[in-house]
Amino acid sequence: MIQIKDKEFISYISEEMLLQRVREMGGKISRDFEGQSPVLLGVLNGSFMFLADLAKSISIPVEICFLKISSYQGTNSTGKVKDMSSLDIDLKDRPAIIVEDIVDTGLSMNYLLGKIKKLGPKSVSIATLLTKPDALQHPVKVDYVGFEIPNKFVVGYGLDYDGYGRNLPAIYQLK
Ligand SMILES: O=P(O)(O)OC[C@H]1O[C@H](OP(=O)(O)OP(=O)(O)O)[C@H](O)[C@@H]1O
Ligand SMILES: Nc1nc2[nH]cnc2c(=O)[nH]1
Repeated sequence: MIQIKDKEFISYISEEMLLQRVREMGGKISRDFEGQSPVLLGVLNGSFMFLADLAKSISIPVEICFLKISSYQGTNSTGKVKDMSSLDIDLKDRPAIIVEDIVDTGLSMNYLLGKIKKLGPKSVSIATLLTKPDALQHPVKVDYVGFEIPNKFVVGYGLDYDGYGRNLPAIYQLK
C-alpha cells in the first residue's frame, strides 16, 4: 500500500506486466504501420511514461510530438477539456496515432479526435494504456488498448492524484 496526500492506494498492475504489454502494443503498431512513418501524438501530462516505453518498442520510423490538455481535478472529471496545445507538426496526409494513458469517460479523446481530424491526416488511430469500459460516456473506438480496468481511480506510470504519483513505475488503485 502507498499513501499520496490524503489517499491510500493498493498495487494493481506491476511494472513487469506493464512493460510486457507495452512491448506487445509496440510490436503490433510496428506491424500494422509497416512501410509508413506515423506521427505519435502524446497527450500530456499523463502519457509521458507510456509514450516513452511504447516508442522504444516501435521498430518503424516515427515522429513524436505532444499535445497538452487537461480535464481532471483530484479524482473526478470536470466535464470540460482545457486545451493548452500548440501542435508544431504538419499532419496533412500523415498517419497519426494519439497516445493516451487512459480513456475514462471518453470526453478528452472525443475532443482530441475532433481537433486532429481537422488537420487533414491520412488516418487517426488511438493507443491507450488503460480504458474503463464501465465509465465510458462519450463513445470512442480505441485501436490499441493495454488493459481494460474497472471504474476505480488509478495512479502511477504517468497518472497522477493531484499532481503526484506520476513517477511511480507501476499502477496503483484507490483503496
Ligand atoms: O476520458 P476522460 O474522462 O476525459 O479522462 C481521460 C483524461 O484524463 C487524464 O488527463 P488529466 O485531465 O488528468 O490531465 P493530465 O494528463 O495532465 O493528468 C488522462 O490523461 C486523459 O487525458
Ligand atoms: N490519475 C488518473 N487520472 C485519470 N483521468 C481519468 N481517469 C483517471 C484515473 O483513473 N486516474
